[in-house]
Amino acid sequence: MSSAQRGLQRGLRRTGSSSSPRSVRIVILGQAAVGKTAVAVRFITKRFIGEYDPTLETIYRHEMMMGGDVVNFEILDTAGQEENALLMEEKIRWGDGFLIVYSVTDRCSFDEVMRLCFLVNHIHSAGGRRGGTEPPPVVIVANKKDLEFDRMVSREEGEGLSRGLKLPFHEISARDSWEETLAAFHSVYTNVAQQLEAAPACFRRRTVSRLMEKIPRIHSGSGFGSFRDLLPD
Ligand SMILES: Nc1nc2c(ncn2[C@@H]2O[C@H](COP(=O)(O)OP(=O)(O)OP(=O)(O)O)[C@@H](O)[C@H]2O)c(=O)[nH]1
Repeated sequence: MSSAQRGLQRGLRRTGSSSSPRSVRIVILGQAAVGKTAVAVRFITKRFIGEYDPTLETIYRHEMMMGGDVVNFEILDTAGQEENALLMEEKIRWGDGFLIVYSVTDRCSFDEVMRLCFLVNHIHSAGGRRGGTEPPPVVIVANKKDLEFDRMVSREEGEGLSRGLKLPFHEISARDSWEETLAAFHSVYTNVAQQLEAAPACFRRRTVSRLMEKIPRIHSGSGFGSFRDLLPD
C-alpha cells in the first residue's frame, strides 16, 4: 500500500485535515443503577453528581486530548433496562468500543457482564462495522469500590472474569476518583485506536439509524449547566 493510501485510510475517521479530531463512539452498558451515568458525567465534567434521572438515555459529546490525539468522544449512556431488542442491537452496532459496568455491591449486575459481552461480540460478528474480523474493544468496569461495607463481588472475582474473557478490568469509584474513571476510558480508547490504525476500513461510518437519531445529545462544550439540566428538581 502506498503512503498516500495509508494517509487516506488514517484520515477516515477524522473530519477534515489529519489534525482534526478523531471521532470515537463509546457505549456504556450495564444493569440499572450500577453508575453508568455517574461514570460518563465524572469522565466528562470531573465531577460526581449524586442523582440522575434513571430513565434518561443520552449521547454525550466531549472533545479532549487522549494519548496525544484530539478525540471527539461520543458516549452513549444507555438506560439500564432496554426492553426493545432491536434498539439494543442498534446501540451496540453504533459503538466502536464498550464499557461494561457492574457494581461491586450488586451481584446480579456482575452476573450480567458475561451476557452483555456475548451480546456485543455476537452483534458485531453478525454484520457489525468490523465485518466480523476482530471483536470490538470491551473494558469491564467494576464501580462503587468505595462502598466496601456493602461489597458483594470481590476484586478477585472481577479479575477472574476479565482473565476468562481476556478483557481489561478496572475497579473504580466514580464517586471518589476522576483518575480511575479516566483510566477506564483511556483503556477502551487505546484499544479502539489500535484497531483503527490496524483496520481503518472497518470503521467507515454507517448510516445512523432513525432509532439512534432519537437519542438526545449533549455537548460538553455547552457547559456544566447542561448536565445540571438533566437532574430532577
Ligand atoms: N457510593 C457510590 N455511589 C455511586 C457511584 N457511582 C454511582 N453511584 C450512585 O449509584 C446510583 C445510580 O447511579 P447512576 O449513575 O444513575 O446509575 P445508572 O447505571 O446510570 O442507572 P440507570 O440510568 O438506572 O441505568 C446513584 O445514586 C449514584 O449516586 C460510586 O462510585 N460510589
